[in-house]
Amino acid sequence: MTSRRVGLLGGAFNPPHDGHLKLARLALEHLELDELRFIPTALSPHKPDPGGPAGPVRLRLLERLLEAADGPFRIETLELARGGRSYTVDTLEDLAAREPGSGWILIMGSDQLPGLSHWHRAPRIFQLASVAISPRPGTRLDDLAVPGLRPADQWSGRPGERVWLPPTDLDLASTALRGRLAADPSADPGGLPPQVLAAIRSENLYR
Ligand SMILES: Nc1ncnc2c1ncn2[C@@H]1O[C@H](COP(=O)(O)OP(=O)(O)OP(=O)(O)O)[C@@H](O)[C@H]1O
Ligand SMILES: O=C(O)c1ccc[n+]([C@@H]2O[C@H](COP(=O)([O-])O)[C@@H](O)[C@H]2O)c1
Repeated sequence: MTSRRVGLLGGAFNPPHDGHLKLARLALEHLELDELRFIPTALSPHKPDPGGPAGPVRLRLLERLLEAADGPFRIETLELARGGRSYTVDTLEDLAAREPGSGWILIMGSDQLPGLSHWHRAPRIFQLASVAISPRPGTRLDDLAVPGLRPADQWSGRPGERVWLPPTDLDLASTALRGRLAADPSADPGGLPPQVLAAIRSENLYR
């Protein structure tokens, strides 16, 4: 058994929304994590650069998201500091070297699953971490067809395991929110905590 269980929730967070927070809370509860770290990417490896807010701005929005969130949530800025494409394997190697003895679990929505085995140096990822998957709205757990997938509360802390988390049941995505914010900057697009929406407005983002 590892001494410390740390969940890692990576993303562009462009912008961060209630779906991210709900996913983090579900992970914390069901995996009995000691800590959950949000990791904003510098550049998401498989997405064309959507333009818009640079890393430091997305970081400020993430700080707003977590302002009112109760729990052992932290923001890990190592990908922003490293710059370039944010390969998860590099992040895990850096973390494992810095903090030996921790058990790492990647927290993700099921939209990541089809591409996961093609991630950069994927076999190494599964030597260093396990994965917890929450079905995105419209996806059924049965459709995920992941061999050996077990409920989150059965995670042993060993790398390589894959477990499922309950769905967030929040049909929210950053892309759709950016579209709604651009279409009507004065309307509340829904799915953003008030302090995140206020920061978006005061910084004139997504117009
Ligand atoms: N509503 C949600 N329910 C469950 N998981 C989510 C939800 N929104 C995002 N996630 C997960 O959070 C992680 C980070 O997501 P990301 O920053 O790419 O946001 P996104 O809303 O999926 O953005 P985009 O629309 O640009 O793809 C990913 O693993 C993603 O699957
Ligand atoms: O390492 C990879 O090859 C890789 C490929 C695609 C996505 N990821 C990670 O998955 C997380 C969500 O990515 P995205 O593109 O949906 O913002 C983020 O932490 C990325 O670094 C990682």
